[in-house]
Amino acid sequence: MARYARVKGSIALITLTNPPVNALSAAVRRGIVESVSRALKDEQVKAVVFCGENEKFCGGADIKEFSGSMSGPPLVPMIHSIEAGEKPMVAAIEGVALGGGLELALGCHYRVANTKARLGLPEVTLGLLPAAGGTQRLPRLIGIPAALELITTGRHVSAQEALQLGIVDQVAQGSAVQAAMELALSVIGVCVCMLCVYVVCVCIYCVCVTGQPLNPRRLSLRAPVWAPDVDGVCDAALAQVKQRSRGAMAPVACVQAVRAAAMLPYSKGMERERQLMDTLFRSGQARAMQYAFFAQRNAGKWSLPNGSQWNNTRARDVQRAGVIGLGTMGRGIAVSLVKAGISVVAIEMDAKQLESGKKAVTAMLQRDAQRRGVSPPLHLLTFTLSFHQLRDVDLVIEAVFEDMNLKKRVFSDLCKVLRANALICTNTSGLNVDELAAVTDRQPLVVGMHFFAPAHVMKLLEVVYGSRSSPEAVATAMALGKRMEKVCVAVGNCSGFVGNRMLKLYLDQSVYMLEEGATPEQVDQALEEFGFAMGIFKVSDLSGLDVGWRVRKASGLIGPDVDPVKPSRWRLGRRYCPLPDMLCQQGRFGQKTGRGWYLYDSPGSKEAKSDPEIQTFLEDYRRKYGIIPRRITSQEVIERCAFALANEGFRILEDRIAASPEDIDVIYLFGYGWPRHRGGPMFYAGQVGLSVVLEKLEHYHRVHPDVPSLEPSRLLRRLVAEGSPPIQQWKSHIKNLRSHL
Ligand SMILES: CC/C=C\CC(=O)SCCNC(=O)CCNC(=O)[C@H](O)C(C)(C)COP(=O)(O)OP(=O)(O)OC[C@H]1O[C@@H](n2cnc3c(N)ncnc32)[C@H](O)[C@@H]1OP(=O)(O)O
Repeated sequence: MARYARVKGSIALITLTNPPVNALSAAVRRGIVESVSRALKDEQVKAVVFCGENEKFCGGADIKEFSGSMSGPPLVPMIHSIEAGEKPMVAAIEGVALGGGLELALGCHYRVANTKARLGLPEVTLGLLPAAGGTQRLPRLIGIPAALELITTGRHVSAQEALQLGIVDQVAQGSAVQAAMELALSVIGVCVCMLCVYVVCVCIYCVCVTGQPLNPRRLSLRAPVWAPDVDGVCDAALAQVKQRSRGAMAPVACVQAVRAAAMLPYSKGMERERQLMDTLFRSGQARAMQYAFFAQRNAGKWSLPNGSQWNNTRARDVQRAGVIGLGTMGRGIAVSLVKAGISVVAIEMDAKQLESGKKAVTAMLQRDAQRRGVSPPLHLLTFTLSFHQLRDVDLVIEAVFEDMNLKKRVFSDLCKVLRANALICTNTSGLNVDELAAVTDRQPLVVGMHFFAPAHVMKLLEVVYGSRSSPEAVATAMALGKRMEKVCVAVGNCSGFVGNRMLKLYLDQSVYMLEEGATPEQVDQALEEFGFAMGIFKVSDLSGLDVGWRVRKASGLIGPDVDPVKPSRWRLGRRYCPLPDMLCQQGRFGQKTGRGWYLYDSPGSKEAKSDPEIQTFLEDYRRKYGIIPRRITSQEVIERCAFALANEGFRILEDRIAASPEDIDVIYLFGYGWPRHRGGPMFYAGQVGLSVVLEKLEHYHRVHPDVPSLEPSRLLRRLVAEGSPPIQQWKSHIKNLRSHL
C-alpha cells in the first residue's frame, strides 16, 4: 500500500501506508514499484518525494514476513530502480527511517529529516544485516568507520547526528514533507525563494542550487571507499564485535559486508551482502532474535487468568510516588521514577542512611543529566525521615531489606498515612505478595514491582499480581514501568516469581557440578561461550553470596542442627550443596569482600581471578565426602543449566505463574543476561527439540534421582507426546490449570 498524489504541479508524492510503522510489506513494495513507474512515466512529474503516513517514514522490512515464504517485489531491485530513476527522488523522513526504511532513503538522491526523526540500520538486532544495499551505500556516504559503528550496533541516530554524519542533506524544523518538496523543486530548477521569478541554475537570492545532475547523488555509482588504514579499521571492528557479541553471527557478518564496500565495486559488494544475508537468514540465530523482538512486544499485552488484560483495564495516572528504603534498589528506583518525570518522596529510617542515599541519588541524576546535556530534575525529589510526607502520593514502592517481618511492619505503617486509594508496591525479589497484602487495609491495591539491580540500568520489571490484586493495580504498575522505560512482564505470585524461581535450579545445577568435579572457571567458561555475558559464579560474586545465604537461613535450610564440620548434603528431602554456605562462613561474600568463587585485587574490584585456595577447598570437600571427581564437559554444563531452567519454565506455565513461554524468555533476556541470539530458555528448548530436552532430563534425573527438579515436567511430556508443536502453540496445550486470580 502506497498512495500516489501529484502535488505542486510537478511533484509525485508517494506515501507509504501500512500502520503502525509503515513496514515494507509485500503490498507496500508493490505499491511503491507501481507508483515509481507511474511517476517516471508521467511527463508532468519532474521529481518524486517519498514519505510515510502518520508522520512515520518507515520501520523497515516487515519482520512478520521473514517467517513465511516471501512474495511481492524484492527490495533490492525496487530500491535500485528508485536510485536509477531519471527524476530526482527525495526521502522526507519523519518519525523513523529504520532498516529497509533507511535503505529506501539511501536509494533516493536526497534526504530530508524532521528534527524529531530517528534513523538507523538495526538489522543486527534481528540477527541480520542491512541487505537492501545498506552495507554498500552507507559506507559510500559516510565512510567506513562511521558505517561500521552504526551497522554493527544497530544504534538509532537523531536527525541532528544524521546531518553531522552526512546521512541526511537537511534537517527541517517543521514538516519534512514540505521541506522535501521545496528541495525537490529547487533541484528540478524551480526556485522557491519567492524573490526570483526565473528558472535558474544558481539563485542569487537564496543560493539554492538548481538543475543538479543526478549521477553524483547515486551512491551505488561511487567507487569503493578504500583508504590505507581500512584493513586495520575493519580488523579492529571485527575483534571488537567478536568480543562483544559472544557467539552472535550477525555483527561479524556486518563487518565482513562493510569491508566489501571498501574493497569491491558496488555490484560485487552487493553479491557479498546477499551471500552473507543468505547464511544469516537461514540461521537459528536470526529466528531467535526475531522471536525475541515480538516476545518483548507481546509482554506488554499482559493478561490475567481472570480475563482482565492490557486492552480492557485502565491504568491510574501516577504523578507522585514514594520510595521506602534508599539502599541499592531504592536508589535506582528513585532515579528511574524521577527520570520518568514523577515526583518522588524518598524515605529512610535513619538520618545517616538518608544522607548517603540522597548523595547517591543526586549524583546519579547529575551524571545522567550531564551525559544528556540537560539539567538534572532534582526539584522532583524530596528526602525525608517522615512517613507523613507520603500522605498525598499516588503510589509507594517499598524497597527495604528482604525480610518479611520488616516489610509487614512497613506495610502496616504505610496504611496509617497513605490516602485510601494509594497503591502499595513491593520490590521483593521473591517473598509472598499475598502475605504482605494481608497486613494492609487495601489488598486489591497491593502488587509486586520486582526491579533488577541496578534498577536505573536494568530493563526488566516483573509486575507480580497476588490473589487479591485488582486488574487496575496491575495495569497501573505495568504502565508506570513502561513510563520508566522498563520491559514489564506480569507474573503470578509464588516463591521467587518467574525469574528467581528458575534461577534457583540453575544455581543448584552449577554448584552440584562443582561437587562432581568441575571448577567455577570451567562452568563459567562454558556459559560464556554459550553467550551469557557472565558465568553464574561471576554473577554470584557480583550480587553478593551473603544474599542467598540469608535467604537459606530464613527458609530453615541452615540452622543450629547443621553439622559445622561436615554439613549434610541432604536437606528437606532432597540433595543439598553446602558449598556456598561454607564460603560465606569464611567471609567470602564475593566482590564486596574481595573473595568469593574468585579472587579480586581488593574489596569492590571487578576483575575475577582464579583462586588456588578455591581449588584446594573443592578438592578437600570432595575428599571429605568421598566424591570421586570426574571430567564435566561444556555440553553437560549447558544441558544441565539450560534444561533445568526450561523444565522449571514448563512448571511455571502449568501453574499459570507466567502467561506464555514468551514472557519467560523476555524475563531471562532482560533480567538474567540470557543471550538474545538464543531466544530465551523456552525458545532454546524448542529449538534444540523438545524430545531431545525430555530425553536429556530423563537421563540426568536417572543419574541424580535425589534432584527432583530434574524430573521432566508434565507439560514437557505432554508437548512431546503431542508432536512437539511450535512454541506459539504451547499455551493451548496447557489444560486443567489452577487459576491464581
Ligand atoms: C532484505 C532485508 C532488508 C531489510 C531488513 C529490515 O528492514 S529488518 C527490519 C528493521 N527494522 C527494525 O528493526 C525496526 C523494528 N521496529 C522498532 O524498532 C520499533 O517498532 C519502532 C519502529 C522504533 C517503533 O517503536 P514503538 O515503541 O513506537 O512501537 P512498537 O515497537 O511497540 O511497535 C508497534 C507495532 O509495530 C510492529 N512493528 C514494528 N516494526 C515492525 C517491522 N519492521 N515489521 C513488522 N512489524 C513491526 C510491532 O511489532 C508492534 O506491533 P504490535 O502488534 O502493535 O505489537
